[in-house]
Amino acid sequence: MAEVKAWGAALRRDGRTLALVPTMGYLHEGHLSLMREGRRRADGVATSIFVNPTQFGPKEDLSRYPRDWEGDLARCASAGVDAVFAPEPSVMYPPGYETYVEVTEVSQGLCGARRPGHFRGVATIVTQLLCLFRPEVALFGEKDYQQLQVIRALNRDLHLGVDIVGMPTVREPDGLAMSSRNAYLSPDERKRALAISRGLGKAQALFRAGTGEAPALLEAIREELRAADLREDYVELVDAERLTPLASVRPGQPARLLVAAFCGATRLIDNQPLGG
Ligand SMILES: Nc1ncnc2c1ncn2[C@@H]1O[C@H](COP(=O)(O)OP(=O)(O)OP(=O)(O)O)[C@@H](O)[C@H]1O
Ligand SMILES: CC(C)(CO)[C@@H](O)C(=O)[O-]
Ligand code: BAL
Repeated sequence: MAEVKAWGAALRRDGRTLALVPTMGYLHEGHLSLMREGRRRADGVATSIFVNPTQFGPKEDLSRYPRDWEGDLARCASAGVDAVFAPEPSVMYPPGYETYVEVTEVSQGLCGARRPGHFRGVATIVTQLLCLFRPEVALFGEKDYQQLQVIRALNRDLHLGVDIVGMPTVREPDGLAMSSRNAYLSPDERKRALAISRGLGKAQALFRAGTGEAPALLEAIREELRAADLREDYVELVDAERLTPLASVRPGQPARLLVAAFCGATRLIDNQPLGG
């Protein structure tokens, strides 16, 4: 902790800028795209690898979340990361820890409704990391679209002044959004998981062909989920910033389709812009 503060302070003293990429490790090309962009935008790049216990529900996968410390370090080095911060939970949440950050509106629906307390945990750890590193830039993936909006809100409301950069979702060649949790999928589930990006693509095509009504767009996605035997957690059309549900969307209107679905026991999320 002291080392991190000293390193950040030394950068600032030299007038150099810092980009931060917070992660939970088990790094893939999605993470590396954030690090490379950080490299382009700032003089130094730091990554945190921390499986944050406060953002996991009691029945979620905290204890089996995939880890690959050696591989992660090599990947960070290949992406030009200067410093890796991988604290123990007791460093971020020492005895007596009592400060939590809640973003009240954009945290409410979607993943926030299905994972109670999740965004409180995310907002708390991201605020800690931003305060600790005091970066000029912090990069996050659009794959976790609601999370990105939560982080933008806390950065705005707490006057942190960080340039929050959202980066496009990196996909496997067949369209599946890269995610550390893809490692949980069996070969059969891996094939079926494609229904999510395929459904989003079909809804997008419908929209381009002139359909703007939410029920028709959402049904196109649900059809794909059902055909692949995926269990819907939610499928929604929302305003791209506030994340409030939309009954329909016009060309030029900033809107987003978001999906969460269980493929076997694994919960996957994905989303796509529509309009805008
Ligand atoms: N496919 C992706 N493309 C771009 N950014 C991504 C992608 N996957 C994750 N990220 C971003 O990387 C950062 C760290 O995410 P995290 O470590 O949770 O990875 P993850 O693959 O999303 O893991 P999980 O499977 O637990 O959701 C977040 O900002 C997240 O949005
Ligand atoms: C932003 C984050 C690192 C906070 O733990 C996590 O939610 C993630 O990896 O997306
Ligand atoms: N990538 C989001 C972190 C989580 O699902 O807990």
